[in-house]
Amino acid sequence: MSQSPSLLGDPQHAIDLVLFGALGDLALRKLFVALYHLDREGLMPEQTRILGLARQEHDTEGFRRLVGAALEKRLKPDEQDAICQERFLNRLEYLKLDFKSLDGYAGIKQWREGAKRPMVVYLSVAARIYGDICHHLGESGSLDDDSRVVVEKPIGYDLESSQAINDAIGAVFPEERVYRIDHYLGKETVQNLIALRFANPLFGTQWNQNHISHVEITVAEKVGIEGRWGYFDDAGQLRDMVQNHLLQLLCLIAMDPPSNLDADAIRDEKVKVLKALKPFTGEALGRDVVRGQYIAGTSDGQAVPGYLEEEDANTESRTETFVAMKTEVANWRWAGVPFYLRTGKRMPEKLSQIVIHFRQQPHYIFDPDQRDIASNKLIIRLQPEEGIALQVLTKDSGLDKGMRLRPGPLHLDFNSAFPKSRIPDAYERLLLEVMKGQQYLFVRRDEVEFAWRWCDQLIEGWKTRETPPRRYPAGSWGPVASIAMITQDGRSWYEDY
Ligand SMILES: NC(=O)C1=CN([C@@H]2O[C@H](COP(=O)(O)OP(=O)(O)OC[C@H]3O[C@@H](n4cnc5c(N)ncnc54)[C@H](OP(=O)(O)O)[C@@H]3O)[C@@H](O)[C@H]2O)C=CC1
Ligand SMILES: O=C1O[C@H](COP(=O)(O)O)[C@@H](O)[C@H](O)[C@H]1O
Repeated sequence: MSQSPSLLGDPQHAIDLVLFGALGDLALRKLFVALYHLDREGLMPEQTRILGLARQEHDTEGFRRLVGAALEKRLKPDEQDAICQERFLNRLEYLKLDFKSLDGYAGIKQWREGAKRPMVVYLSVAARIYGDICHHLGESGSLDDDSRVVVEKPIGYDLESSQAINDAIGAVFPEERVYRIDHYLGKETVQNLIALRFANPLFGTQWNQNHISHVEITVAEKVGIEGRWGYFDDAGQLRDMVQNHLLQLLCLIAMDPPSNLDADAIRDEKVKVLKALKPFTGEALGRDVVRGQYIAGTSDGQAVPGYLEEEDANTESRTETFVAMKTEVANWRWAGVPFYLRTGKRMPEKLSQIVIHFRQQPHYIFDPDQRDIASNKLIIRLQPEEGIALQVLTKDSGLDKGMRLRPGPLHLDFNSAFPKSRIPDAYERLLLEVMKGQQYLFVRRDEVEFAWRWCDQLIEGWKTRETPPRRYPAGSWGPVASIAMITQDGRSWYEDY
């Protein structure tokens, strides 16, 4: 990880970005917007060029118009800057290509003729064609010794398919030039977890089973399937969200301190956590994991359909749109500390947060009625309002209150504490790190595969049990059983939303 301020704006960091899937949803909604912001912030060297690849018939001018329209649609009025927009669009060129056929790849080599900048290949396409693309890039001689590849999640569907995809990528790109995206790692507060844990001695000494009673990780989405029923129904919430985003968050909370901030030092520690995750035995699967599927309900006061009534739905589907589970990292630091995870679509609001519950004092001297509230909580809010709050207990003010306790936050709201600094989108950060050649925010092959190994045993268990998902109305916090799962331990999901 670079400790120095950005060096970009410097020709040394210029790249040629070759973007496969340049007219797809991710590219038009996220990637071009993020690249534009980097340019606007002066983080994209003048010499950087972008080649968009897709199979539609366009020339470069037409492609620039499409990207320009996508930017207009997505940028806020105060982010629009005509000069920068023009400069950015002038960096773009277009090549029509069928990714599955070797014919046409010579066009990439031709575009690169004489270029001294490293080439970054971004695969914004379904993972099942990563292998073909990597193979053709190699065959056509389009790659150099310093070419990098960026790949999107999900890498496969299970351990076996992810290994096949990783093998195909690895046949052409060595691991130190593979950048596997998990966009949660690019979120500002997620990176702040590293600073919070390892720069603050206060937390460093308390971060273990002696001081922490349990941990909650909630990633709630307000949206439903958003027209992606086909993709989603094959995956389900476990593969779509837990295998990657939630397990990455869990790793950052649970990992031991890395010996330095190098990519591999951090990733080695994350892998140890994934290896230490307790598998679910038959009994634990029924007790500690809840699958749900939303039925019709409301969102923002409007009626919304259930999962099985969405466009293109197969009405027999048993795919889960919600998962809650209690798991444990079986090692010296965390033995006996439950990690409660939950994530779902069509919840009342978009909310991603981690709550660290500290243990109570060994001897309690205040009002017995207040015993339940007498502990500290660290609330790490990833979105929407990024911030960190430490809940502490003070004396309630007023002459008539005696020694009554009052919980209140020591609160750091990033937007109000640092009003001048725009919080960048995850893809901006990640693209910047790719340009710099820094891998610490990207997922290594063994992380992906250990995460799949753990999810696979869970999915196998579900198949054996054949239990259908529990229903929950759109606009609720999930099936009642997910609340019962935590209350049976005498706890509840943190609710101060
Ligand atoms: N969209 C999102 O929000 C997210 C996406 N991802 C991942 O990002 C990747 C891209 O997703 P997304 O943008 O949604 O996918 P899309 O299907 O919207 O885009 C894929 C693009 O690739 C093109 N394409 C596909 N096959 C070929 C081919 N054989 N030859 C030439 N062009 C081809 C498509 O062209 P055409 O339109 O003509 O088919 C389209 O431009 C996937 O791996 C996905 O899992 C990850 C997280 C979120
Ligand atoms: O990767 C994915 O993430 C999004 C949620 O991302 P967020 O940044 O909006 O929290 C999810 O909706 C999508 O299904 C999944 O593929």
